[in-house]
Amino acid sequence: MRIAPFAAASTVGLAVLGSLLGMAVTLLTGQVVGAVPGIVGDAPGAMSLWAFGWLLAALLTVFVLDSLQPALHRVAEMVLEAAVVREIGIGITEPLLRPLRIEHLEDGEVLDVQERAKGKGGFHLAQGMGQLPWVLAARITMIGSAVIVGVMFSWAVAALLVGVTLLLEWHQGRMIEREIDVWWGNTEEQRRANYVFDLGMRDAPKELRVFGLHDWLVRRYTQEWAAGFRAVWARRGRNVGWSVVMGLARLAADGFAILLVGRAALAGELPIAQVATTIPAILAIGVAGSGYGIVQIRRGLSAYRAMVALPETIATRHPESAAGGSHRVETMPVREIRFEQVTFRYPGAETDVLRGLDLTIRAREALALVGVNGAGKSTLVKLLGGVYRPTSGRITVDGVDLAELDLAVWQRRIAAIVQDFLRFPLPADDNVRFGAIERAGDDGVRARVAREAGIAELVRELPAGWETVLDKAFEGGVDLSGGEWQRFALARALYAVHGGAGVLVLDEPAAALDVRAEIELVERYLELTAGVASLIISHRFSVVRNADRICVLADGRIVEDGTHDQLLAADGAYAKMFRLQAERYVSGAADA
Ligand SMILES: Nc1ncnc2c1ncn2[C@@H]1O[C@H](COP(=O)(O)OP(=O)(O)OP(=O)(O)O)[C@@H](O)[C@H]1O
Repeated sequence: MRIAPFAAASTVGLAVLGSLLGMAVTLLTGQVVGAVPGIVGDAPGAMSLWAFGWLLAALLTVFVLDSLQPALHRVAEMVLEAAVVREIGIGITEPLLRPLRIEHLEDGEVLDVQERAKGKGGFHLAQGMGQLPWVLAARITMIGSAVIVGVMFSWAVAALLVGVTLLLEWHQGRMIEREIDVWWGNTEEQRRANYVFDLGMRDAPKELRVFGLHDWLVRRYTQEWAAGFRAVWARRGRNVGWSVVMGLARLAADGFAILLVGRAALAGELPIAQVATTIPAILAIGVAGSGYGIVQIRRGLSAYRAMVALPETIATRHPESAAGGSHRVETMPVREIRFEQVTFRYPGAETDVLRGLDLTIRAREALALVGVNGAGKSTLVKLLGGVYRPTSGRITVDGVDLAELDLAVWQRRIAAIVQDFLRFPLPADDNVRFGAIERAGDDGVRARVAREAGIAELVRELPAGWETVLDKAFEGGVDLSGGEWQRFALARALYAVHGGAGVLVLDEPAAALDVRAEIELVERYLELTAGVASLIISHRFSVVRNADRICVLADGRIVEDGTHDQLLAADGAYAKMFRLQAERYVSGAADA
């Protein structure tokens, strides 16, 4: 009612109307049938032809309305469902996206509530809600028909039929619940089957062909899928047996009631109009059971509760510190960012990634960070961006603890290319402007960063220029190469710097660039970052050696710190890594 009042009211109203019209058909049919013998036999007190004509017209009208109602209902239902599905999407994703940190995304309990809100096993809020009007209408039909049977024939028979229907409804619900539980119990196999399917269809079509994994894939998918379904089928097999038993019970109850009606009619105790009304009413009670609908409503309700609980769960388990004080985060850092004895361990992990790390990044300084794979360089960036908090120690900006700053504003101060940067399947323009979305419309800056990142020419050649969607799956879209994407990411980060970001982080910005592009990047790097604090992470020494200062990260802390020449002279880990790479380049060149 809150999100789509008209469609909601129409859906419920039409379902109830349908139920009332159905009963009106039953009552009017009884009246028509009851009147016929009197009119045919011209009995005294029989209904006049006029009145009979009106009765027939009323029956016809009700019948026509009753036939139209489902079509109208479907339209209202579709409108409502679209609105609800949209609302559920927002209701689930918004609380997950809102927090400025990301610890909640790795919290099993939060993920579980989110799973339930989405509707495990496909039984979600929208489906449950779709059943609500039908179950309501079925209840009205059952009660109304029971009243008809009670008034016209016997309250005891009415009570018996309602009792049997509710019993069967309960049993049907239980069978369905069990089937769903079995289904849920197999999510592991289902997940694997879905994974294999996606692998073939989306994720790795090229590699699968190169390695000739087609047959393996089909076999594996079939196996996983069948394994996932085996238990469901076993349960269904048992359910079929029970369904037959229940069907027979239903038949016995209805047969018994109709037999009683027939006997009373033969004994002359029940006029024909009553007989003609009671028998359809007896049958209507029987089909008014809604086991399936009630299960869906129950599951939908549980999904709804989980959806409502999601923001609360996140807020209580991962409270965000209140944005603090009067610090002018918009201009920070003026002096420096410091990591002070920072230790960090990922939630649920066994070991620390950073161990008592000290590091100072000065404003307007280009600092390079090097270290072997898994040393913790990207982790350090995540801490700098405040998406994780140090397990112990602190990070300060101009002497103020990061925990006390307005994190949302601080995060907007950082422009970054991370290793797994986003590739938006959106126009080229968005892919750059998302760096500083509040500065959309600044074409001068866009042109400038395009030149700086080396994509100006590329954009000019795109079929629709800046409006070209960077994904071939969309009409008029194009696919970019890895290096081209990296330049776009670079352009986005630079757009952010021009938009006012004060810290630039480049995590492996040259990984996908060719030598020429790498040289261009390095040449521009220092000049691009002259006004900001910048942190560049790279395994390529051609990129690193130009930085104002280089730090080596190993064993969770900074083990070397100095300029390229100082570190070479010190002949430590940096010098060793540098020589190794230089040698390979030299020998590579000699071989060539
Ligand atoms: N979300 C996570 N949960 C648990 N452990 C993680 C997570 N992300 C990274 N790690 C672990 O933290 C360690 C440091 O990873 P990080 O990505 O910071 O290394 P890196 O120095 O950037 O490496 P590379 O040069 O390969 O990019 C690794 O051992 C990694 O397995």
